[in-house]
Amino acid sequence: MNLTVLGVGLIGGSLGLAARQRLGAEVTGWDRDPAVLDRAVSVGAIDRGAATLAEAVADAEIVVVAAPVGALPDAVGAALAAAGPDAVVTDVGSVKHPVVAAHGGDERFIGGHPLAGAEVAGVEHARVDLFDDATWYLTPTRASGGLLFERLHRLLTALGARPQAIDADVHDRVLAAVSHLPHVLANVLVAQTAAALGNEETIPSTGPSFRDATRVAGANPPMWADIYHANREALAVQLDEAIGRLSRVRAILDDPAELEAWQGAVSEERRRLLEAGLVGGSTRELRVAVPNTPGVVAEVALTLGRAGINIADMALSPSPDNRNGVIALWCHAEQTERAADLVRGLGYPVTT
Ligand SMILES: NC(=O)c1ccc[n+]([C@@H]2O[C@H](COP(=O)([O-])OP(=O)(O)OC[C@H]3O[C@@H](n4cnc5c(N)ncnc54)[C@H](O)[C@@H]3O)[C@@H](O)[C@H]2O)c1
Ligand SMILES: O=C(O)C(=O)C[C@]1(C(=O)O)C=C[C@@H](O)C=C1
Repeated sequence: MNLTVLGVGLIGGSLGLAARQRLGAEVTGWDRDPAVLDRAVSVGAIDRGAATLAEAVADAEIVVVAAPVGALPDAVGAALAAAGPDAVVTDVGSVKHPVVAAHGGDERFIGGHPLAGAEVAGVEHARVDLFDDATWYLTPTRASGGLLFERLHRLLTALGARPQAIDADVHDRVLAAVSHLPHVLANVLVAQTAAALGNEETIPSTGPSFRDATRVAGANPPMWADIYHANREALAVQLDEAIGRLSRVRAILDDPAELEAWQGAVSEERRRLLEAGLVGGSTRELRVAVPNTPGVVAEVALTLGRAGINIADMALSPSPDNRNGVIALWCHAEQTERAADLVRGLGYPVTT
């Protein structure tokens, strides 16, 4: 497989490492900063660096754009212009609306975002296991090619990730809550603690809870400035909500019973939230008979993604006259019946 990575930093480099080591892929890299490419070759993240973006993309079957969020609309546009008609182009940006609004109408583009990362930057921190078991959001649109979606889905599954389809705007609202707000709060904790201790003669050692809650504080400043700005509307909603919750805690400080009830409710909510991300066990096959029309694969994948159902694997088989086809999906056994009902609800016959 020929894979091209544009922007060979932490995420692009980790993808290159995993694709080379686990799938034997031939990985070509290109980066706005040419010095990055020699480092990427020396850590084994790419086979070779290309002199231009167009040269990097020319023979690729899959192009992954792993540049900062603000650069993605232009970089994906350049990749689509240089890529062949059968290539699939994706990105890894933490905010999906701008790039999907710009290129969601091109059948070769399918937006993506791995829910995995680190507080460090650059290819020298790339890790082959970074995406193991991680949710990898994909944002197909009605224009997305079904076979290209399948190729991308297979790559990500083979790398050890769990692809899940999601609407781009829903993605941005969810990520504002589960990723962007936590990064803002980590920064606030550090800034407030530094200010509060500024006049103390001895700075006390920080406890484990402070370290856990602030691991990501101050991470990759240009990247995070880009993310906060690109997702500012959804993040502002989350910040207003957080300010309200802090005020409510402030108001119950004199009431131990209320404080205990609040602490207990949060403990239960945390358990529920973390368990929602866990899937395991055996898988079962569903076969969905569909007309071969644009948008069908995206419709099925988005319907299951919206219900939190993971597609562990998928395969498309068009009929000989190309008018119909079967989508074979493998879902976790305990989710199969619900998945079948949801797909039947779209009007497509399903066998399990
Ligand atoms: N770091 C994380 O935790 C994380 C997790 C998931 C997704 N992401 C997303 O991945 C992308 C990359 O993040 P990263 O952590 O790898 O950052 P990074 O700083 O480690 O790497 C970014 C790389 O992109 C290059 N670059 C900058 N502008 C470019 C352009 N226009 N064209 C080509 N290359 C360009 C830089 O030179 C650098 O090598 C971002 O869009 C980010 O939102 C990051
Ligand atoms: O683990 C970390 O250091 C991260 O910040 C990873 C994290 C996250 O918030 O969970 C950060 C940004 C990405 O878009 C996805 C994942």
